[in-house]
Amino acid sequence: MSDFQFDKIALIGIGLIGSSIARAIKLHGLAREISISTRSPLTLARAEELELGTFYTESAAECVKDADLVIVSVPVGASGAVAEQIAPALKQGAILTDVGSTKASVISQMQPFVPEGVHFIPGHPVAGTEHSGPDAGFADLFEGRWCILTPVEDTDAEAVRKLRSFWESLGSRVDEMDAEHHDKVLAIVSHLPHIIAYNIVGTAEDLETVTESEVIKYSASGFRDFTRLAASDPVMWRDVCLHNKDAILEMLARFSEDLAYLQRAIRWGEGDKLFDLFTRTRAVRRSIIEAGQDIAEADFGRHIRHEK
Ligand SMILES: NC(=O)C1=CN([C@@H]2O[C@H](COP(=O)(O)OP(=O)(O)OC[C@H]3O[C@@H](n4cnc5c(N)ncnc54)[C@H](O)[C@@H]3O)[C@@H](O)[C@H]2O)C=CC1
Ligand SMILES: O=C(O)C(=O)Cc1ccc(O)cc1
Repeated sequence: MSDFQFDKIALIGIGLIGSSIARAIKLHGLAREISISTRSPLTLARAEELELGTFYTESAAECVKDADLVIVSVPVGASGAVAEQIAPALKQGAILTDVGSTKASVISQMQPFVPEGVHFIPGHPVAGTEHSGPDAGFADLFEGRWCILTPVEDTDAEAVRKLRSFWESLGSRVDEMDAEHHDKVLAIVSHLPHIIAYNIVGTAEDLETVTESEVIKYSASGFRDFTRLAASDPVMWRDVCLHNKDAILEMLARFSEDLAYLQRAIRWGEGDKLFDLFTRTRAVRRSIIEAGQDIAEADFGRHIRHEK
């Protein structure tokens, strides 16, 4: 019996998330073989230069052959096409998972292609940065972070246990919930913040033609924080918006209502309303820190180390 959790792990997509998983698998010695495939030959060549795996191929189907765990780490809009390519080559009893930021859409894209006898368990490590590509990954990305699994009905409990324990070996805490709930929660805590950042930076960029270079010159730390999020990968975030449309639109409607309330309070000089809101929001930050979930400092360290 080997000590490896899995004999062979196949990684489809080797960008920030796929390459971080590869590095963590190697660091913790979780698989004997790491087989890697990605669409772009240049990215694949880079993965090989970085020695992220043991086998490299442009063919997703060849990559998953004999793999006990297959992890799809591509933009969510590409999940269906990848599932279709790999389906005939998946080994009986294999676990198939993904890391996509939206879950209901990934399930509806991938599930139809999953063969009988393959355990499909969608997942989402809630950990990342604004960088992308194989050079951007790092082995401790998942440490202390949540990974959410959204198993569909009647999923084999032993397969879920194995996948849980894989993410725990990468340092993650694991939660399970249904895909619709995941998509609503993530719409407010992750998708909206990115959309707001894209919007405010876009507005500032439009204004810059009026104010010349003052936006850059005087950009205070608040604005700089937004530019970090707004530097995230355009393909990935285009896909998140298109594939979590309903939940995002629902949260945006609520957000716009609350913004109108704030706008009105400012217009009418209602300082008490502003003070009450700002006091409530400060309490949210404090409770996050008290719950021990504030990883801002750790993140800051990671960003410094991985800043390009
Ligand atoms: N970036 C982040 O902070 C996080 C991203 N995610 C999710 O992880 C997934 C991957 O994101 P990243 O690693 O950040 O992206 P990335 O842009 O760094 O890497 C994407 C990889 O997918 C490959 N790819 C792109 N289109 C493809 C296609 N049609 N077929 C096959 N391969 C294709 C690329 O060649 C690349 O290897 C996305 O679904 C994203 O929503 C989840 C958590 C955090
Ligand atoms: O860079 C950041 O602050 C992030 O929020 C990273 C991130 C992006 C997408 C996810 O689905 C999860 C985490």
